[in-house]
Amino acid sequence: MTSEDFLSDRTTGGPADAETVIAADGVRRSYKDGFEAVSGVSFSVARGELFALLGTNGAGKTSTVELLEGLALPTSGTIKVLGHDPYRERAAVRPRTGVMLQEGGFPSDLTVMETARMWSACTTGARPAAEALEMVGLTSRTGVRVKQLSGGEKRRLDLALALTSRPEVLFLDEPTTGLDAEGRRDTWDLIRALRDGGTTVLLTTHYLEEAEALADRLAIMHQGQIVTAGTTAEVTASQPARIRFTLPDGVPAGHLPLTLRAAAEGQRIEIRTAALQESLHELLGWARESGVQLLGLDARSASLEEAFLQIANTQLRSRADDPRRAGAKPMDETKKKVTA
Ligand SMILES: Nc1ncnc2c1ncn2[C@@H]1O[C@H](COP(=O)(O)OP(=O)(O)OP(=O)(O)O)[C@@H](O)[C@H]1O
Repeated sequence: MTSEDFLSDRTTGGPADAETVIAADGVRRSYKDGFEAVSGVSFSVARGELFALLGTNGAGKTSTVELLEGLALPTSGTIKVLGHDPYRERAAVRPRTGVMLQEGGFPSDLTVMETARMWSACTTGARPAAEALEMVGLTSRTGVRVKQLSGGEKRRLDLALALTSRPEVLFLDEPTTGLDAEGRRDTWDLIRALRDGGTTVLLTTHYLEEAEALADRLAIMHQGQIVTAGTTAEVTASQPARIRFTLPDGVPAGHLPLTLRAAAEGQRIEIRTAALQESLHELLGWARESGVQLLGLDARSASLEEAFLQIANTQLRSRADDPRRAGAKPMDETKKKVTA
């Protein structure tokens, strides 16, 4: 599916008649040095949806989200948030949105409570500072100076401040980076609760399990473009499923039906297939007729991580001639972050 299809396609999991809250159409962004970080991105997010933007390092996620947040103007293309241009009509959009940047940057000598109160004082109809801090589990840290917080606690403070305006639309740029497993789960629960309460959420993340756990729909960016988008099931459906088993001694892999694309390592067999049900049916039929027991039989669809790595590896191979794009981490490093 192209990003153009994606913009017009309301069948990818978003409620068909829901109000479009975020709409990007043919968006491009070039930096002063002429480098184009966003190269024609189109997508829409319906009210109450949770949409995840994934991608390799340097894919253009933050550059895109900054445009949606109204922090910069696109070089071309249009963006609407809550029906307004987020940059030119900032006054109409900003009070209704919450923004959690990748790096917060608050005065480090203020305490957590002072920071939250200061933020609350600048916000119309603000949530009380204590309530925002409680939502992110920072109640016990209110007297601590920002500079003394751990990386994960700083992320939670960033989130508390983004929630202060009771936003209709929440932009979260890597919200759980630096959080431990428990903190991440707590943040997921909070994000889910906000979404269930009607908040529209757009998040970027490197953690594929985070997108898998939270997103109604997602898009994978690479080199400034959306290369695939849809629900997790739709994105993974584009990748082959896998069947694994071991053949008993004395049954060579050559006896398997020729129609199954099997790779053998001794008696260990792996079959990659775009039609899991049909391939399994054929395999099990063959096993029954041949009286062969398939040992350790395991069949499953591609995971989002496999789909992502497949897409990223394919794209990385095609970027060797573009030095500005060479900031992408090699796959083993990406994987480390993915599975952290
Ligand atoms: N101010 C800038 N001037 C020039 N190039 C920039 C600027 N900011 C970002 N870029 C480049 O734009 C590209 C996209 O960066 P961006 O931060 O949007 O990617 P990302 O997908 O958010 O990456 P990451 O996952 O590593 O955070 C990168 O190649 C980056 O080096």
